[in-house]
Amino acid sequence: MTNCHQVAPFDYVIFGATGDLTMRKLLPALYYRLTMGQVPNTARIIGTARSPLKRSEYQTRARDALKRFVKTDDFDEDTVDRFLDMIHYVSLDGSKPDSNWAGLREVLSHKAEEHVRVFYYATAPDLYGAISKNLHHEGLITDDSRVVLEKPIGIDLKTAEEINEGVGQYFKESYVFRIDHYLGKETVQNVIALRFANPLFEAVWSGEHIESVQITAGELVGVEGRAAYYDNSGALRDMVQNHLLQVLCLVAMEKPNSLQADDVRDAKVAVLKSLVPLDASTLPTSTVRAQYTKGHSKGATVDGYLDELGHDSNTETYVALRAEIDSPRWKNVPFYIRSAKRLKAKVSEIVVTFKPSATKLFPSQPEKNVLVIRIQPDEGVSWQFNVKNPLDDDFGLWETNMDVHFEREFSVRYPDAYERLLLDAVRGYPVLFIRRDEVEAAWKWVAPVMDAWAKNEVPMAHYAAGSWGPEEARQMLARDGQIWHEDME
Ligand SMILES: NC(=O)C1=CN([C@@H]2O[C@H](COP(=O)(O)OP(=O)(O)OC[C@H]3O[C@@H](n4cnc5c(N)ncnc54)[C@H](OP(=O)(O)O)[C@@H]3O)[C@@H](O)[C@H]2O)C=CC1
Ligand SMILES: O=C1O[C@H](COP(=O)(O)O)[C@@H](O)[C@H](O)[C@H]1O
Repeated sequence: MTNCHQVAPFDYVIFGATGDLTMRKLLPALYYRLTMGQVPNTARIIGTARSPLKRSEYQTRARDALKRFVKTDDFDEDTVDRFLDMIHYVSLDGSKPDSNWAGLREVLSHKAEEHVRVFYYATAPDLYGAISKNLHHEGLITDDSRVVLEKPIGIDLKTAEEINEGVGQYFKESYVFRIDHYLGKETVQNVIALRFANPLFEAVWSGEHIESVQITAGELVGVEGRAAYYDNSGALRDMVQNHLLQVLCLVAMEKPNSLQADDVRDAKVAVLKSLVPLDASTLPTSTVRAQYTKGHSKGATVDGYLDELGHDSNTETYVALRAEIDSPRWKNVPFYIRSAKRLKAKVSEIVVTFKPSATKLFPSQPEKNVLVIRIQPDEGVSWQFNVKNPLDDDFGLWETNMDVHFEREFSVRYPDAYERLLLDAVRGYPVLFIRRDEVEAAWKWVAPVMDAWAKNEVPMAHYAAGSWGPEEARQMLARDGQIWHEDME
């Protein structure tokens, strides 16, 4: 049943190797792939950052990170030792041409021809251009070197273009792998399978049968240790411009000509370009922004966003948007997108509500059919539909549920999104990465929302931490006769 092959020997050069992302996500992801036999023994992971560390000191940090972020049952001493042997460290300021590039060249010079070279930028995005330029001047970019770019690609269209230009001068687009970790989630990829491998769904996947689509990514946590980053970003930039618009693209795209990267990306970018621009007439009723106030989370009282920050802020921790797609398939179908910190539950899901039957046959109106694609947690799919109530002799109906829980279905550990993506870059498999035009089209669509919010043209709403969000978001759907799907705990 498995189809996960070992990749070619590689040199993974991580810029930002002492940072939170590397320790929490990248090293554990590569470790897990080693345990699965996908990483060859000769592979090397070369961490770089400015901190002056010896190789052994960095290996100790890496070990501590694995201890912390790999499940105890999966922490195998022998495999950890093998993994640590693969790790090197070069102290280097990636933004400076006169830094220790010789040190990096020295490590890379071994077996250079046999290894696929991948540069992973896990630093602030405004360094991406300088790092690329320095790598080029040092002659370290081989013909098939890949570069992986972490989000955010900019804070708006202009800065995204600058980053893309800065990197694009030295790497061809086909070697640029822009990460959106939502695309690495199995359940997000499953949208493609559900839609196009099942004629039942394929046949009804349009506004002729679908009444509305909801895409939610809610978190229990607040801004945690990332307040400095988050307060400059907000929920719209942090989650919607990238992850949720990517999910929307997969839900709404036309069937791609193939599963090749450019066919899938062409189909997605067509959706982004067909999103109806929000303007002064629709912004107040189709966008909601809010901040959490004092409330509860996991049974404890928690501060509001402003108290956590310790200063005033115009940054939203909650966003809800009503989007429309100008295409024959989706005419008049609202797509509701929302994302928030400190919601009542951690939940990422897609909810597709189908139109009721146009003709009346039963004594009571059947409940609407609803397909819920649970991205996380409890990954799976449920289908709500009607059957005859056996205790009713007058053809009364009963709403029931077909529910697939992937954990039971596949009885395997669900991989973290980064595991898949990190090795896809080595394989040169770009389907689950974002092309430049997608990033830029997404920024273009959110631009009027960012502008209107910055000018306070849409008032900041509030919600108690641990609730389902502000009243204004409920009202946005109520105007369409809809309600948010939020019965999960
Ligand atoms: N953390 C997360 O969960 C996520 C992070 N990201 C993105 O990933 C990137 C990294 O985030 P995160 O790990 O949290 O950030 P951190 O601040 O924890 O780490 C930044 C890293 O960059 C290094 N660094 C900074 N300046 C330079 C430089 N001039 N040359 C070389 N290395 C440098 C730092 O080490 P040193 O100071 O020693 O140089 C450190 O290793 C950011 O773009 C972030 O937006 C994206 C999604 C999630
Ligand atoms: O990219 C980000 O995603 C996380 C949420 O990811 P998930 O996989 O747990 O849904 C979010 O917490 C973070 O703010 C954002 O930068």
